[in-house]
Amino acid sequence: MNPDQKIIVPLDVPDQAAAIALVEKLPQVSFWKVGLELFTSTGPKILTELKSRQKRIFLDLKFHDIPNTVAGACRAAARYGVDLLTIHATAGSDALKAATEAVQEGAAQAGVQPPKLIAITLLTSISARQLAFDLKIPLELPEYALSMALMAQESGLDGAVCSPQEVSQLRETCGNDFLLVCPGVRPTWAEKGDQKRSLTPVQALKAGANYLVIGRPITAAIEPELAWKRICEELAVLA
Ligand SMILES: O=c1ccn([C@@H]2O[C@H](COP(=O)(O)O)[C@@H](O)[C@H]2O)c(=O)[nH]1
Repeated sequence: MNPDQKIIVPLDVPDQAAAIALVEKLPQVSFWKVGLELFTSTGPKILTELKSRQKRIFLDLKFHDIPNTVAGACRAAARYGVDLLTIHATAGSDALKAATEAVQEGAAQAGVQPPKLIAITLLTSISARQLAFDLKIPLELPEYALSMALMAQESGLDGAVCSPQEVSQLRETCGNDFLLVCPGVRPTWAEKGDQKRSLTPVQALKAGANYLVIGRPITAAIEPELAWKRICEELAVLA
């Protein structure tokens, strides 16, 4: 797979018109992420629109609830035939196991391929200091992220979302078949914004990420096409 096929661009925009405008501005992008803002605004019709353009879809709704409720949400989401779907690892192992079964059921009901179900280990906007002082987690951050990934793996999930700073450790421990998706990726020339644990695209792929989620460095650029091209050129060293 070409390195540029490993970039997922989030459609963090308020409505369908803005989403389609971005998709049309970046025809080279094959994998788009639909998250909380856009899905809450448009509902599933944005998924239909992306599918009609043969795009791959990461539905990043980050489910977090009791097992019965996340199972219902995962069953419904799987019926859309999306490629990737998220749940928070902190929902716990019972919820993760219920979600794993539910995506299979939903996909079978709709006659589509089940999505890869991946667990958020620790949001990339959380620093080590916030983990300790806001969330009161008494573990070192890398140890905490790894323990969430291992719980997800033991619960039957396909992979995890982690920061690029933890990806090499997760890759080493969870093995090559475990999908690792990294947001919080920043080229040297981009603003970090609210991301606290970032690395560059080249560093993140070298460290073992399967996919990179890169949003504002591309989508908030004055010329998104040029930002995309610049990142692809940087990644060409890995081809
Ligand atoms: O831990 C996480 C999980 C998900 N995200 C999502 O990724 C993108 C990142 O966008 P940028 O503009 O590149 O910061 C965004 O949609 C988040 O919801 C994350 O950042 N961290």
